[in-house]
Amino acid sequence: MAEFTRLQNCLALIRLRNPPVNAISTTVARGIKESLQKAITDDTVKAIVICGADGIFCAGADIREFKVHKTFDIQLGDIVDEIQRNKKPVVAAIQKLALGGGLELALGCHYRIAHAEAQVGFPEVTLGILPGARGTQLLPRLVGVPAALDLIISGRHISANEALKLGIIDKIVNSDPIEESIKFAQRISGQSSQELQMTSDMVADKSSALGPPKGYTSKATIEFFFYLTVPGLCCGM
Ligand SMILES: CC(C)(COP(=O)(O)OP(=O)(O)OC[C@H]1O[C@@H](n2cnc3c(N)ncnc32)[C@H](O)[C@@H]1OP(=O)(O)O)[C@@H](O)C(=O)NCCC(=O)NCCSC(=O)C[C@@H](O)CCCCCCCCCCCCC(=O)O
Repeated sequence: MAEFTRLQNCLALIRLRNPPVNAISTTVARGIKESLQKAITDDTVKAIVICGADGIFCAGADIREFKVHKTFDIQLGDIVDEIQRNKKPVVAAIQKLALGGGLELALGCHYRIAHAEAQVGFPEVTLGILPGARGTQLLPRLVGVPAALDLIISGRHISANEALKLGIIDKIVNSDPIEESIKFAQRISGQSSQELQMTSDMVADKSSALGPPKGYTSKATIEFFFYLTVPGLCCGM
């Protein structure tokens, strides 16, 4: 599930909870969507923080559900889009891990604050899939195509420090990233909504200058990844 808490000082906190690694199941995805709706429609909420329970942000989509469902009635990519479009700033507070869909969720946020010992990555390739919730579009927009391809194709986890250098993370802290994110969200929510609206529009304009997100559903991209990752398909093995 995802817990919604209305904090003091015009903030809302959305906390992912699905032990042991807060993986995004359909229930968690629904919880995030409903919590976002609450935060967006509450005029007294000026900024939102997303975090995970029990000291871990999120290890990605709940792979236990891959065995049960072939299709899903809720799309993580749509939630990522909704966060990005949101005029209220959203901050991801990353503890321990942001992997796969967890990193995609964080990339949809406007800011990412991570603990110094956190790790991020796109391990999807090791499962024979690709980051299917906007990661293939959002990561290259932040770090450039070569670095994004390296991370997506290798599936390696990188340290918060490397992620900071690449531009995936905005700030590293040695203290509690949730507390730091709340303080940060509080600071930026003090700006007038007109300033926030202008900034948000400018960022949207800038990213649209990078071109349309063709890869969202590109069949060729999906086939390429399956070719690379499914045993027996690549190199005639
Ligand atoms: C996380 C690890 C690094 C931890 O390693 P460690 O050595 O510390 O511990 P263990 O390996 O023993 O793991 C502990 C415990 O946790 C369980 N677990 C780990 N990861 C997951 C997971 N992702 N889901 C469920 N459970 C997980 C593990 O089984 C152990 O449990 P136990 O009971 O045995 O104690 C390490 O475990 C690791 O590397 N895990 C894999 C991480 C990973 O591969 N993540 C990527 C997942 S794929 C993904 O995220 C795809 C995305 O791009 C989104 C694509 C969208 C489709 C998703 C559909 C799912 C439904 C959600 C609704 C949205 C629908 C939609 O958008 O279409």
